[in-house]
This record gives sequence, structure tokens and C-alpha cells, in this order.
Amino acid sequence: MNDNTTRQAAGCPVLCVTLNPALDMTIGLDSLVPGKVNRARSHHLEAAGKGINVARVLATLGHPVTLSGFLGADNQADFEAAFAEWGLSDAFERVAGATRINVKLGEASGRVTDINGAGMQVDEAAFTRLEARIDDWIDRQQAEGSPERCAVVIAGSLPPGVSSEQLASLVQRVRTRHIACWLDTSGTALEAGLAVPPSGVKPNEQELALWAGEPLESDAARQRALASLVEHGIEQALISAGPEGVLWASPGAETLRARPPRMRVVSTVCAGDTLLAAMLHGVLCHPTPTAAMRERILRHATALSAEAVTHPGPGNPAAPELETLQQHTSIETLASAEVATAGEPRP
Ligand SMILES: O=P(O)(O)OC[C@H]1O[C@](O)(CO)[C@@H](O)[C@@H]1O
Repeated sequence: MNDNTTRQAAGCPVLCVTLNPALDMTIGLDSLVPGKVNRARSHHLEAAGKGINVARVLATLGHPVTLSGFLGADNQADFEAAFAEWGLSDAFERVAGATRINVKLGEASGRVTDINGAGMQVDEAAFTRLEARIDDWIDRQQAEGSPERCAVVIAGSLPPGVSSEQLASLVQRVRTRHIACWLDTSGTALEAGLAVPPSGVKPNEQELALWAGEPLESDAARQRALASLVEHGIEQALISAGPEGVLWASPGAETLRARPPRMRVVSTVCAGDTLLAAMLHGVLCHPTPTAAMRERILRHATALSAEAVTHPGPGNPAAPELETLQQHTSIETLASAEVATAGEPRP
């Protein structure tokens, strides 16, 4: 999606909230043998967590991005150096302790085993300070001009001490101020957040199945789930369905499915975060897209997410192969989300 319109429209302020960030320790192995001593081929430690990964992509696409959430005071320097390098503004609330380390064991076959830490304890006072930081950011956007062209992303798991209800209250807080809020989490936090509802979501099939009340193994079931999300008030409903591609439904628009080309996979860790970032970029730049533009937005996001699996870390919007990847990403139209509600009602 290299058109001039997109370039001119880029530059929408985004606040990316990562309640439970991490230092990702990525370890390269020939193959993992559980219960044995394994020798690493490579290792790499990097500031991460879903909202931070999303922020990196958005910043590279030209948006001014602020980060918030909870960061451990003990190892904050590792994060601060990365934020400065990536051009991200730091509005993280500091809490006592060290931010968790998440281990990613990447085998030569492309298989990745994730071992994610629980995270630091967050108390009520820190949560209240985070709410104030979010309010401040929104106040600034509203004072500075175009709140309809900015967004808040809340992404990742909840640290100990933060409940699903508190997560939902953050989504509510943003929506009450008429700011777009995209949510990417899982389990009971996803269920609670969806109830608000947020403006955009990108669960995978397994994550959404709990909410949908049925396994999303068929196209019909996936379309029923998308239709329910749209009916429920979600403006941008995405499902990342692995080999079945990416599905996108919006009110009054046709449901689209994108399939990326087959890739040589190095790491799938940041593919979902990249997809979310590129979709948000697309809808911020084109708030009322034509049918053709919707296809371009989804093609670009899917291709960038495919690019992300070819290396550790999030996708690189400047990658020279992105144009070819877009050309090899197919888009098909499914039934409209409204029509798809003809299936069984959700329990
Ligand atoms: O918050 P969660 O669900 O534990 O996920 C965190 C992990 O997800 C990622 O952001 C990838 O999506 C990793 O960088 C990070 O280790």
C-alpha cells in the first residue's frame, strides 16, 4: 500500500498500552530436546510485549506513538534505550521489581516454544496512576485537534494484580472519550474487554472460540463469530486463522479473507502484533475506505505480517520484498457479516 493518499494521511497519534511487557529472550536451536542439555546457536534479548511490538511497526509507518502500561524499575534501562532507538515516547508507569523475561525457543524447522513469565505485581495505586496517564494522553489529543484520527491499543496479558474487570474499565475509559480502542488479549480478559465493546479486535481462532461458544474450525463458524462481533458493536473485527488466512469484517462491508504466500518461517512470535499494527494504520489513514481500499489495507497488513515471520521481531514496512509479498497475497470476498448471522445463535 504505497499510494500517496496513505503517505499524506499518515501521522495519527497512537497510545500503545502494554500492561505486561517483557524482555524477549530469543534462543535459536537446531531442535529442542526436552529434558536434555540443549546448545543454543544464537540468542538475542529485546524489549517486547504486544503493545510495544505494535508500537514499533506503527512508528516505522510514520505515526507518533506513545507507550504506556507498567514497567519494572529494576531493569527499565534496557527498555528506555530501545524506546529511544525506535523513536517511541515513554509514558510507562514504573512499578517495583523487574519486568519479566519471556523465553522464545526457535528451532531450525520454524517451530517456536514460548515460555512467558507471569509479570510483576501491580497494586491499585499504580493502576490509578496508569488511568491518569491515559486520561492525560487523551486530553492532549482532544486539545491538539483530531481525536477521530488517533487510537489507543491495549495489548497483551494482564500482570498479577490487574483483573479482567480493570482491563475492561480501561477500554470503557477510552471509548467514553470517543477515541478508537483496539484490544488484543486472551482468555477472560478478552471476554471482559469484548463486552464493552472495543473498536477493533484481532483474536486468533482459539482465543475467540471461548467467547463464540464454539470451535472456529469451519468458515461458517468463523463467519458467525465475526458477525456476532460486528453486531456487538465492534467496527473492525479480524480473525487470524493460521493457514485459513486473515478474515476482516466491518459493519455494512463485505467480509474479506486474505491468504499470504507460503513463507520460510524463522519466527512467528510477532506476526500477530504486526498484523494488528498494519490494520490499524490502514483504517486510521482511510477511515471510510472504499471496497478497493479495504482490499489494499488487508493485503498490505497480511503481507507485512508474512514478512514478520522471516526474522525475529516485528515486520519491517520498508522491507524490499514487501511489494512482491503483496502481489502474492490473495484476497477473496466472503458473505457480508450481517448475512452470516443466519447461523446458530451464540449461547
Ligand atoms: O502478554 P503475553 O500474552 O504473555 O504475550 C507476550 C508475548 O507476546 C509477544 O508480544 C508476541 O506477540 C512477545 O513479544 C511477548 O513475549
